Amino acid sequence: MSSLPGVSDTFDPQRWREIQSEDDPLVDTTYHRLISRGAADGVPAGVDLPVVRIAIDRPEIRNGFDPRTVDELYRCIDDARSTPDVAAIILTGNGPSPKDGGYAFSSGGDQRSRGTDGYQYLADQTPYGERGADPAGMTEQRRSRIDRGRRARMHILEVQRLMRSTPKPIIAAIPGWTTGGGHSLMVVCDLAVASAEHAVFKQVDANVSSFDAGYGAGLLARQVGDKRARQIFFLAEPYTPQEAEAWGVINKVVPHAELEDTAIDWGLTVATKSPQSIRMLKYAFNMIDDGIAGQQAFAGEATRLAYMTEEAQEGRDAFLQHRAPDWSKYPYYF
Ligand SMILES: CC(C)(COP(=O)(O)OP(=O)(O)OC[C@H]1O[C@@H](n2cnc3c(N)ncnc32)[C@H](O)[C@@H]1OP(=O)(O)O)[C@@H](O)C(=O)NCCC(=O)NCCSC(=O)c1cc(O)c2ccccc2c1O
Repeated sequence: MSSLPGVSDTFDPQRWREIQSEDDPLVDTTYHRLISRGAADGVPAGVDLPVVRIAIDRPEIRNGFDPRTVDELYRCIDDARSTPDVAAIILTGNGPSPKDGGYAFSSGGDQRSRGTDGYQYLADQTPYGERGADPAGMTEQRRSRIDRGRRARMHILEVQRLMRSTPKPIIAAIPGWTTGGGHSLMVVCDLAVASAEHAVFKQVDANVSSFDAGYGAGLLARQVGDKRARQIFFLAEPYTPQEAEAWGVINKVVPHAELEDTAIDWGLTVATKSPQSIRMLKYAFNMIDDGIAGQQAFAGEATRLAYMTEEAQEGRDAFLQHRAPDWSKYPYYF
């Protein structure tokens, strides 16, 4: 947890309200909804604005994530995805570290929780979904059965897929180190802005005998080109935010103090656009890399649009009225 009262030195507490679940409080992450400052935002002070901020809150280990952190990221992103008046999501890392002042977006998987076949919940962590189920009251037999399945999580990949299928832009605000699985999370974000003073990028997967050979490598190659992606993974050398911008890994480098304001501005700008256009565009951008799953997401939205036509309503009504559909009003466009 950050030692700062405002969770992060780039976080303006006047602009956010905390979203917490009383039943299941967040431990490793923070989740906030943007609120109006009043005149500056054009609506009365305190009114919700259409942007949320989700942050990994483990700055003392450069915002590395363990299975509990991943559960929480999934919950927060899913909540933002399914909140109808949220247009954009900021993903970031809180900091600086109370231990040594270091900044991080995320250093990837917490290597202390890495077992022999995946990432493990620590002994004092109850997997999400089992909280409130009185784990102490479980029989030993049931507990060991659950534990076996929980022993080897790789579910940051589920978070990546959720990020891809969330029909709202996800903006990475990168205050510092971005390595390993944190680097891959940034790659999956739709937009990225980084701190000129503190951001450092390094794809360390191969240093620790790991490899995100999915989006982490494949999508990176689409973003920066094949040779550059191989360089980033094979050499695992740190690169600067300026290089990241020039190579197309991120969109913009800004002074550290402007990091979150820039991300907020982008989120609010997205919110001025047609929700339908943003949905269709995100899925269109994803489609070529996401195979039939990408086609399905785009096609689902096309079906939603089709349902809005009289022609589709005629199909439904004819079925419900036990009659043949009358397509005569609907031309065969070409
Ligand atoms: C990120 C660093 C380059 C920062 O270096 P710096 O010198 O600034 O800081 P320190 O090294 O001193 O770190 C401070 C403090 O934090 C601890 N720490 C940092 N990162 C982690 C981490 N990931 N896990 C655990 N602990 C971490 C560090 O030990 C220090 O603690 P002290 O107690 O000693 O003070 C540098 O820290 C660094 O290189 N970190 C490790 C990066 C790393 O190896 N990441 C994991 C890559 S693999 C991965 O992320 C991954 C996860 C998945 O779930 C996958 C799933 C499916 C496919 C692939 C996956 C995948 O690749």
